[in-house]
Amino acid sequence: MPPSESPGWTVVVPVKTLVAAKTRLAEAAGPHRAALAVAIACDTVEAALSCARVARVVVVTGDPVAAEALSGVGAHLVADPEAGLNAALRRGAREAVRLAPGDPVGALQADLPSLRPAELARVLAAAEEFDRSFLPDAAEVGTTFYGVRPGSEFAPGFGGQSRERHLRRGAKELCPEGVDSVRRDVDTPGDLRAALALGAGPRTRAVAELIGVSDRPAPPPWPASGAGTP
Ligand SMILES: Nc1nc2c(ncn2[C@@H]2O[C@H](COP(=O)(O)OP(=O)(O)OP(=O)(O)O)[C@@H](O)[C@H]2O)c(=O)[nH]1
Ligand SMILES: C=C(OP(=O)(O)O)C(=O)O
Repeated sequence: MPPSESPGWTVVVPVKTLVAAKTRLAEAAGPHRAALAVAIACDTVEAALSCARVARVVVVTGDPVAAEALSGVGAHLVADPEAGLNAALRRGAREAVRLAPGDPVGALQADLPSLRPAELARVLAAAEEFDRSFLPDAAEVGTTFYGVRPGSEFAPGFGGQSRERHLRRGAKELCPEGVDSVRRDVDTPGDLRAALALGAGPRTRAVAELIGVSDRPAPPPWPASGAGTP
């Protein structure tokens, strides 16, 4: 189906309360951890909104600072029911159906700062072929996208080893070519370096520079050869 005739997806993005967000980046980000979480989420949402197959982005969050920043990039905000990630996503999906009952609904992780709109469009086009489908993360352990066609039950199973959980529940695993940016989630400093190497959004690049993380490999935790020896 050409993009002009394709359905407009509602993409639901969950954003955790900032004090609890991105704990695996705490050491690397120091006092800038919340700013990094907001930057990554804003770059993700901005790219999703630029995707030709996306009609709207619904962000579910209970955090006022994140809510203000994300509404500034164009997201529709919904309050977090504070019952965990999948409950937040189901809440967002109910809002999606209220806003646009005939449109497909997808859950997209908030930590994809290298997201390319054209690559997301490829994933959504593939998802349009199945009632329920998902995209595994770069590590092939978790999930970065889960989507349903209109009328299909939205039953996300994110958290931990969610690739296996989604497979077990019968969702179709998507494997389109050329979608690295949709799979490149950022949980650790190594993930952040990999995202910067792929080409992260401007807000993420700015905070990464502030905290001294670049796309180059981390220096070894011991002195370089010859340095520090008598
Ligand atoms: N709205 C909402 N989003 C959540 C919740 N729990 C997790 N998320 C989001 O779900 C995605 C995956 O979350 P996690 O990996 O658990 O948390 P994280 O903040 O990315 O990283 P860590 O603290 O290092 O685990 C991120 O986009 C989070 O913002 C929740 O209870 N409510
Ligand atoms: C919650 C998940 O992701 P992560 O913990 O890697 O952010 C997941 O992949 O289901």
